[in-house]
Amino acid sequence: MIFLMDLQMMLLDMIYFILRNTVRAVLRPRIKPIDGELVLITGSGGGLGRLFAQEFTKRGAEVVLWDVDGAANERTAKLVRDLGGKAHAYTLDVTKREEVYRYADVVRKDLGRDVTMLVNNAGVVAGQRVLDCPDELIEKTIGVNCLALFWQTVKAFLPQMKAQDHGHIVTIASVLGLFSTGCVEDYCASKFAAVGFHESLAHELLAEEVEGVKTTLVCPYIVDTGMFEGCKIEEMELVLPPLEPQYCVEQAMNAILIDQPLVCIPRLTYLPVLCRLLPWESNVVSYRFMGSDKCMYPFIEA
Ligand SMILES: NC(=O)C1=CN([C@@H]2O[C@H](COP(=O)(O)OP(=O)(O)OC[C@H]3O[C@@H](n4cnc5c(N)ncnc54)[C@H](OP(=O)(O)O)[C@@H]3O)[C@@H](O)[C@H]2O)C=CC1
Ligand SMILES: CC1=C(/C=C/C(C)=C/C=C/C(C)=C/C=O)C(C)(C)CCC1
Repeated sequence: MIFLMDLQMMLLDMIYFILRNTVRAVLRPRIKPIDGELVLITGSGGGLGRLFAQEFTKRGAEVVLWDVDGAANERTAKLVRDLGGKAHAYTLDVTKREEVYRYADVVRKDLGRDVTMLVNNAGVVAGQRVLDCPDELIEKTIGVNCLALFWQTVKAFLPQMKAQDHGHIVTIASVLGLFSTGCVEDYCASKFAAVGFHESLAHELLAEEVEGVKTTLVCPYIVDTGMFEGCKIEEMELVLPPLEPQYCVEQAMNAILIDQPLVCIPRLTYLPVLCRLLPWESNVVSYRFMGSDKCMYPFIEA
Protein backbone atom coordinates (compact mmCIF):
# COMPACT_ATOMS: atom_id res chain seq x y z
CA MET A 1 0.00 0.00 0.00
CA ILE A 2 2.80 2.37 0.96
CA PHE A 3 4.65 1.45 -2.22
CA LEU A 4 1.61 2.44 -4.29
CA MET A 5 1.38 5.75 -2.40
CA ASP A 6 5.09 6.42 -3.01
CA LEU A 7 4.61 5.61 -6.68
CA GLN A 8 1.62 7.95 -6.82
CA MET A 9 3.62 10.76 -5.15
CA MET A 10 6.50 10.21 -7.58
CA LEU A 11 4.17 10.38 -10.56
CA LEU A 12 2.56 13.55 -9.20
CA ASP A 13 6.04 15.06 -8.71
CA MET A 14 6.98 14.27 -12.27
CA ILE A 15 3.78 15.75 -13.68
CA TYR A 16 4.25 18.91 -11.60
CA PHE A 17 7.88 19.21 -12.73
CA ILE A 18 7.00 18.81 -16.41
CA LEU A 19 4.10 21.26 -16.21
CA ARG A 20 6.13 23.87 -14.31
CA ASN A 21 9.02 23.82 -16.75
CA THR A 22 6.71 23.84 -19.76
CA VAL A 23 4.95 26.93 -18.44
CA ARG A 24 8.30 28.59 -17.69
CA ALA A 25 9.66 27.78 -21.13
CA VAL A 26 6.56 29.15 -22.82
CA LEU A 27 5.96 32.15 -20.60
CA ARG A 28 9.60 33.16 -20.13
CA PRO A 29 9.27 36.52 -18.31
CA ARG A 30 10.42 39.49 -20.39
CA ILE A 31 13.56 41.17 -19.03
CA LYS A 32 12.95 44.89 -19.27
CA PRO A 33 15.65 47.18 -20.72
CA ILE A 34 16.85 49.85 -18.27
CA ASP A 35 19.33 51.75 -20.42
CA GLY A 36 18.58 55.42 -19.92
CA GLU A 37 16.78 54.93 -16.59
CA LEU A 38 17.83 57.26 -13.75
CA VAL A 39 18.30 55.00 -10.73
CA LEU A 40 18.67 56.45 -7.24
CA ILE A 41 20.27 54.09 -4.70
CA THR A 42 20.38 54.94 -1.00
CA GLY A 43 23.15 53.47 1.12
CA SER A 44 25.24 53.28 -2.07
CA GLY A 45 28.48 53.49 -0.10
CA GLY A 46 27.84 50.13 1.53
CA GLY A 47 28.13 46.49 0.58
CA LEU A 48 24.96 45.84 -1.38
CA GLY A 49 24.34 49.44 -2.46
CA ARG A 50 27.75 49.59 -4.16
CA LEU A 51 27.07 46.36 -6.05
CA PHE A 52 23.59 47.55 -7.08
CA ALA A 53 25.19 50.74 -8.48
CA GLN A 54 27.55 48.64 -10.60
CA GLU A 55 24.88 46.19 -11.76
CA PHE A 56 22.52 48.99 -12.85
CA THR A 57 25.46 50.71 -14.61
CA LYS A 58 26.36 47.50 -16.51
CA ARG A 59 22.81 47.53 -17.90
CA GLY A 60 23.07 51.10 -19.15
CA ALA A 61 21.34 52.99 -16.35
CA GLU A 62 22.58 56.31 -14.93
CA VAL A 63 22.92 56.20 -11.14
CA VAL A 64 22.36 58.73 -8.37
CA LEU A 65 24.16 57.71 -5.18
CA TRP A 66 22.91 58.80 -1.75
CA ASP A 67 24.85 57.87 1.35
CA VAL A 68 25.73 59.46 4.68
CA ASP A 69 29.35 58.35 4.24
CA GLY A 70 30.67 60.69 1.54
CA ALA A 71 34.05 58.96 1.14
CA ALA A 72 32.53 55.50 0.72
CA ASN A 73 29.99 56.97 -1.68
CA GLU A 74 32.72 58.55 -3.81
CA ARG A 75 34.45 55.18 -3.99
CA THR A 76 31.25 53.74 -5.41
CA ALA A 77 30.99 56.62 -7.90
CA LYS A 78 34.56 55.92 -9.08
CA LEU A 79 33.77 52.24 -9.59
CA VAL A 80 30.73 53.24 -11.67
CA ARG A 81 32.78 55.67 -13.78
CA ASP A 82 35.50 53.02 -14.24
CA LEU A 83 32.71 50.91 -15.79
CA GLY A 84 32.06 53.80 -18.19
CA GLY A 85 28.87 54.75 -16.38
CA LYS A 86 27.48 58.05 -15.12
CA ALA A 87 27.36 58.50 -11.35
CA HIS A 88 26.12 61.45 -9.32
CA ALA A 89 27.07 61.16 -5.63
CA TYR A 90 25.42 63.13 -2.84
CA THR A 91 26.18 62.93 0.86
CA LEU A 92 23.08 63.10 3.06
CA ASP A 93 21.34 61.48 6.00
CA VAL A 94 18.11 59.90 4.75
CA THR A 95 16.56 60.12 8.23
CA LYS A 96 16.48 63.92 7.88
CA ARG A 97 13.40 64.44 5.75
CA GLU A 98 14.10 68.10 4.93
CA GLU A 99 17.53 67.00 3.58
CA VAL A 100 15.84 64.29 1.51
CA TYR A 101 13.38 66.77 -0.03
CA ARG A 102 16.10 69.33 -0.67
CA TYR A 103 18.43 66.86 -2.31
CA ALA A 104 15.57 65.43 -4.39
CA ASP A 105 15.16 68.93 -5.85
CA VAL A 106 18.94 69.27 -6.27
CA VAL A 107 19.02 66.00 -8.24
CA ARG A 108 16.14 67.15 -10.49
CA LYS A 109 17.89 70.50 -11.15
CA ASP A 110 21.38 69.01 -11.61
CA LEU A 111 20.25 66.28 -14.01
CA GLY A 112 17.28 68.02 -15.60
CA ARG A 113 15.08 64.96 -15.22
CA ASP A 114 13.25 62.83 -12.66
CA VAL A 115 14.44 59.68 -10.91
CA THR A 116 12.73 56.72 -12.62
CA MET A 117 13.92 53.86 -10.37
CA LEU A 118 14.36 54.11 -6.58
CA VAL A 119 16.32 51.50 -4.60
CA ASN A 120 15.66 52.02 -0.88
CA ASN A 121 18.73 50.15 0.31
CA ALA A 122 20.23 52.15 3.24
CA GLY A 123 19.96 50.19 6.45
CA VAL A 124 21.40 49.95 9.94
CA VAL A 125 21.08 47.67 12.96
CA ALA A 126 21.77 48.49 16.62
CA GLY A 127 23.33 45.08 17.31
CA GLN A 128 22.53 45.14 21.02
CA ARG A 129 20.02 43.41 23.28
CA VAL A 130 16.99 45.65 23.54
CA LEU A 131 17.41 46.15 27.31
CA ASP A 132 20.97 47.36 26.80
CA CYS A 133 20.22 49.39 23.67
CA PRO A 134 20.30 53.21 23.92
CA ASP A 135 17.03 54.80 22.76
CA GLU A 136 18.92 56.85 20.16
CA LEU A 137 20.12 53.67 18.40
CA ILE A 138 16.58 52.29 18.34
CA GLU A 139 15.29 55.54 16.88
CA LYS A 140 18.10 55.54 14.30
CA THR A 141 17.26 52.02 13.11
CA ILE A 142 13.57 52.87 12.73
CA GLY A 143 14.53 56.14 11.04
CA VAL A 144 16.86 54.66 8.43
CA ASN A 145 15.11 51.34 7.76
CA CYS A 146 11.51 52.55 7.86
CA LEU A 147 10.74 56.28 8.09
CA ALA A 148 13.25 57.15 5.35
CA LEU A 149 11.17 55.02 2.97
CA PHE A 150 8.30 57.50 3.43
CA TRP A 151 10.43 60.58 2.84
CA GLN A 152 12.25 59.21 -0.20
CA THR A 153 9.48 57.24 -1.80
CA VAL A 154 6.23 58.94 -1.12
CA LYS A 155 7.26 62.53 -0.78
CA ALA A 156 10.34 62.88 -2.98
CA PHE A 157 10.03 60.63 -6.01
CA LEU A 158 6.74 58.78 -6.34
CA PRO A 159 4.60 61.78 -7.43
CA GLN A 160 6.73 62.25 -10.55
CA MET A 161 6.72 58.52 -11.31
CA LYS A 162 2.92 58.51 -11.12
CA ALA A 163 2.69 61.63 -13.29
CA GLN A 164 4.83 59.90 -15.94
CA ASP A 165 3.11 56.54 -15.28
CA HIS A 166 6.64 55.13 -15.32
CA GLY A 167 8.86 54.06 -12.41
CA HIS A 168 10.03 51.31 -10.10
CA ILE A 169 10.20 51.30 -6.29
CA VAL A 170 12.61 48.69 -4.90
CA THR A 171 12.63 48.11 -1.14
CA ILE A 172 15.60 46.20 0.24
CA ALA A 173 13.96 44.76 3.35
CA SER A 174 15.08 41.42 4.81
CA VAL A 175 13.86 37.95 5.72
CA LEU A 176 13.73 39.52 9.18
CA GLY A 177 10.86 41.57 7.85
CA LEU A 178 8.91 38.34 7.19
CA PHE A 179 9.86 36.26 10.22
CA SER A 180 11.82 37.02 13.38
CA THR A 181 14.49 35.78 15.76
CA GLY A 182 15.81 37.04 19.11
CA CYS A 183 18.09 40.01 19.97
CA VAL A 184 17.27 42.11 16.90
CA GLU A 185 14.09 43.84 18.10
CA ASP A 186 15.00 47.23 16.55
CA TYR A 187 15.89 45.68 13.22
CA CYS A 188 12.98 43.22 13.01
CA ALA A 189 10.49 45.95 13.93
CA SER A 190 11.94 48.26 11.26
CA LYS A 191 12.01 45.58 8.55
CA PHE A 192 8.51 44.32 9.32
CA ALA A 193 7.47 47.98 9.01
CA ALA A 194 9.36 48.30 5.72
CA VAL A 195 7.52 45.23 4.39
CA GLY A 196 4.21 46.65 5.57
CA PHE A 197 4.96 50.02 3.99
CA HIS A 198 6.05 48.48 0.69
CA GLU A 199 3.10 46.10 0.40
CA SER A 200 0.54 48.76 1.31
CA LEU A 201 2.04 51.09 -1.30
CA ALA A 202 2.04 48.30 -3.90
CA HIS A 203 -1.65 47.56 -3.18
CA GLU A 204 -2.45 51.27 -3.43
CA LEU A 205 -0.77 51.61 -6.83
CA LEU A 206 -2.55 48.50 -8.12
CA ALA A 207 -5.91 49.69 -6.76
CA GLU A 208 -5.40 52.99 -8.59
CA GLU A 209 -4.45 50.98 -11.70
CA VAL A 210 -1.12 52.78 -11.91
CA GLU A 211 0.30 50.13 -14.25
CA GLY A 212 3.54 51.95 -15.10
CA VAL A 213 4.99 52.16 -11.59
CA LYS A 214 6.36 48.76 -10.58
CA THR A 215 7.40 47.57 -7.11
CA THR A 216 9.82 44.89 -5.94
CA LEU A 217 10.27 43.83 -2.31
CA VAL A 218 13.68 42.21 -1.75
CA CYS A 219 14.10 40.01 1.34
CA PRO A 220 17.60 38.55 1.65
CA TYR A 221 18.91 36.14 4.28
CA ILE A 222 22.29 36.93 5.95
CA VAL A 223 24.66 38.52 3.39
CA ASP A 224 28.41 38.54 3.95
CA THR A 225 28.84 42.32 3.92
CA GLY A 226 29.91 42.67 7.52
CA MET A 227 26.67 44.25 8.68
CA PHE A 228 25.82 41.10 10.63
CA GLU A 229 29.34 39.91 11.29
CA GLY A 230 29.27 36.83 13.49
CA CYS A 231 25.64 35.93 12.88
CA LYS A 232 25.46 32.30 11.72
CA ILE A 233 23.89 28.99 12.51
CA GLU A 234 26.40 26.14 12.71
CA GLU A 235 23.66 23.55 12.26
CA MET A 236 22.39 25.29 9.12
CA GLU A 237 25.68 26.31 7.49
CA LEU A 238 25.46 23.55 4.86
CA VAL A 239 21.85 24.24 4.00
CA LEU A 240 21.85 28.02 4.47
CA PRO A 241 25.33 29.60 4.37
CA PRO A 242 25.59 33.40 4.49
CA LEU A 243 25.04 34.79 0.98
CA GLU A 244 27.80 36.16 -1.20
CA PRO A 245 26.94 39.87 -1.75
CA GLN A 246 27.34 39.58 -5.54
CA TYR A 247 25.02 36.57 -5.66
CA CYS A 248 22.42 38.37 -3.55
CA VAL A 249 22.47 41.46 -5.79
CA GLU A 250 22.29 39.37 -8.97
CA GLN A 251 19.26 37.49 -7.65
CA ALA A 252 17.64 40.81 -6.73
CA MET A 253 18.41 42.27 -10.18
CA ASN A 254 16.86 39.22 -11.87
CA ALA A 255 13.64 39.92 -9.95
CA ILE A 256 13.68 43.69 -10.50
CA LEU A 257 14.22 43.33 -14.26
CA ILE A 258 11.14 41.11 -14.69
CA ASP A 259 9.03 43.31 -12.40
CA GLN A 260 8.73 40.47 -9.85
CA PRO A 261 6.84 41.89 -6.82
CA LEU A 262 8.65 39.85 -4.13
CA VAL A 263 11.91 37.93 -3.94
CA CYS A 264 13.27 36.02 -0.93
CA ILE A 265 16.95 35.19 -1.32
CA PRO A 266 17.63 32.26 -1.23
CA ARG A 267 14.31 30.63 -2.17
CA LEU A 268 14.60 28.27 0.82
CA THR A 269 13.67 31.20 3.10
CA TYR A 270 10.13 31.15 1.73
CA LEU A 271 9.72 28.06 3.97
CA PRO A 272 10.03 29.78 7.39
CA VAL A 273 7.64 32.42 6.08
CA LEU A 274 5.05 29.67 5.59
CA CYS A 275 5.93 28.10 8.97
CA ARG A 276 4.72 31.27 10.67
CA LEU A 277 1.23 29.92 9.99
CA LEU A 278 1.97 26.97 12.30
CA PRO A 279 1.32 27.25 16.06
CA TRP A 280 3.80 29.51 17.90
CA GLU A 281 5.03 26.63 20.07
CA SER A 282 5.98 24.54 17.02
CA ASN A 283 8.09 27.41 15.71
CA VAL A 284 9.76 27.76 19.11
CA VAL A 285 10.65 24.05 19.08
CA SER A 286 11.92 24.12 15.47
CA TYR A 287 13.95 27.29 16.15
CA ARG A 288 15.55 25.58 19.14
CA PHE A 289 16.19 22.41 17.11
CA MET A 290 17.86 24.42 14.30
CA GLY A 291 19.74 26.72 16.63
CA SER A 292 18.06 29.76 15.09
CA ASP A 293 16.73 31.00 18.43
CA LYS A 294 20.23 32.07 19.46
CA CYS A 295 21.74 32.80 16.04
CA MET A 296 22.28 36.47 16.90
CA TYR A 297 24.31 35.80 20.06
CA PRO A 298 27.72 35.78 18.29
CA PHE A 299 26.67 38.97 16.46
CA ILE A 300 25.54 41.04 19.44
CA GLU A 301 28.44 39.81 21.56
CA ALA A 302 31.00 40.60 18.83
N1 LIG B 1 23.97 42.35 5.31
C1 LIG B 1 22.97 41.53 5.52
O1 LIG B 1 23.11 40.44 6.10
C2 LIG B 1 21.61 41.91 5.05
C3 LIG B 1 21.30 43.23 4.73
N2 LIG B 1 20.02 43.54 4.33
C4 LIG B 1 19.67 44.92 4.03
O2 LIG B 1 20.36 45.32 2.86
C5 LIG B 1 20.63 46.73 2.91
C6 LIG B 1 22.10 46.98 2.65
O3 LIG B 1 22.80 46.23 3.65
P1 LIG B 1 24.40 46.12 3.63
O4 LIG B 1 24.92 46.57 2.30
O5 LIG B 1 24.73 44.78 4.15
O6 LIG B 1 24.77 47.21 4.75
P2 LIG B 1 26.01 48.19 4.80
O7 LIG B 1 26.11 48.64 6.22
O8 LIG B 1 27.17 47.57 4.12
O9 LIG B 1 25.53 49.44 3.90
C7 LIG B 1 24.50 50.29 4.34
C8 LIG B 1 24.83 51.66 3.83
O10 LIG B 1 23.79 52.56 4.23
C9 LIG B 1 24.42 53.73 4.74
N3 LIG B 1 23.58 54.46 5.69
C10 LIG B 1 23.35 54.14 6.98
N4 LIG B 1 22.59 55.08 7.56
C11 LIG B 1 22.34 56.02 6.60
C12 LIG B 1 21.62 57.25 6.59
N5 LIG B 1 21.00 57.70 7.68
N6 LIG B 1 21.58 57.97 5.45
C13 LIG B 1 22.20 57.51 4.34
N7 LIG B 1 22.92 56.36 4.28
C14 LIG B 1 22.97 55.62 5.41
C15 LIG B 1 25.64 53.18 5.44
O11 LIG B 1 26.58 54.21 5.73
P3 LIG B 1 27.49 53.97 7.03
O12 LIG B 1 28.36 52.80 6.69
O13 LIG B 1 28.25 55.26 7.20
O14 LIG B 1 26.56 53.70 8.16
C16 LIG B 1 26.14 52.18 4.42
O15 LIG B 1 26.94 52.79 3.45
C17 LIG B 1 20.16 47.20 4.28
O16 LIG B 1 18.87 47.77 4.17
C18 LIG B 1 20.09 45.91 5.09
O17 LIG B 1 19.14 46.02 6.13
C19 LIG B 1 19.04 42.58 4.20
C20 LIG B 1 19.32 41.27 4.48
C21 LIG B 1 20.62 40.84 4.91
C1 LIG C 1 15.07 32.48 12.40
C2 LIG C 1 15.08 31.30 11.45
C3 LIG C 1 16.17 31.04 10.67
C4 LIG C 1 17.36 31.90 10.76
C5 LIG C 1 17.32 33.08 10.19
C6 LIG C 1 18.38 34.04 10.29
C7 LIG C 1 19.59 33.75 11.08
C8 LIG C 1 18.24 35.17 9.58
C9 LIG C 1 19.16 36.27 9.60
C10 LIG C 1 18.89 37.25 8.73
C11 LIG C 1 19.59 38.50 8.68
C12 LIG C 1 20.81 38.72 9.47
C13 LIG C 1 19.05 39.46 7.91
C14 LIG C 1 19.52 40.76 7.86
O1 LIG C 1 18.85 41.63 7.28
C15 LIG C 1 16.20 29.87 9.73
C16 LIG C 1 17.52 29.15 9.87
C17 LIG C 1 16.06 30.41 8.31
C18 LIG C 1 15.10 28.86 10.02
C19 LIG C 1 13.79 29.50 10.28
C20 LIG C 1 13.86 30.48 11.43
